[in-house]
Amino acid sequence: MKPITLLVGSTLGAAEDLAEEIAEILQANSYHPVIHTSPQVDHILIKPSPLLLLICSTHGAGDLPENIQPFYNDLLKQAPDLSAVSYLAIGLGDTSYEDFCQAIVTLDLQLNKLGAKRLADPLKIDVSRADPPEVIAKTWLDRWLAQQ
Ligand SMILES: Cc1cc2nc3c(=O)[nH]c(=O)nc-3n(C[C@H](O)[C@H](O)[C@H](O)COP(=O)(O)O)c2cc1C
Repeated sequence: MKPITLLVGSTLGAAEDLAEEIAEILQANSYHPVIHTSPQVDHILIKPSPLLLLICSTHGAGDLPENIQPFYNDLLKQAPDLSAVSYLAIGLGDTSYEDFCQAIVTLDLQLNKLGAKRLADPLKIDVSRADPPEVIAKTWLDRWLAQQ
């Protein structure tokens, strides 16, 4: 089983629910997912570096959910070397807001800046669409899994 760390940013629970659905898909594909709903920089600095999957909604006006803000603040403050980290990123947002999925953009940029390797373009899910987030995420993840 390949280890994968899921870091979740969520205010109302949708991103958390999505993380659980995704964990099931990963398990069925020989991954061992661990979900963190109070993400910390230490979760991504363990050795050997696990694959990382960020799942984060956007709140306020393009803001990070409160539960993942300390993680982001610590990335800025500590500026750890993340060159051993590879990651995927999924954002949840709503296109009726001006800053659609800004939180995952913010996190993606910072991880990349610290040397982490982006394995695919971040998926931005519009929750105002008819398709449920887990269906959109599964299609995207299946495509990535098929390339491994
Ligand atoms: C008060 C509030 C502010 C929001 N602001 C944004 C925003 O700036 N950009 C965006 O893309 N989505 C925004 N959303 C939509 C949420 O990201 C979306 O509803 C998401 O599914 C919530 O996920 P969560 O339950 O994990 O927090 C906002 C939602 C609320 C309730």
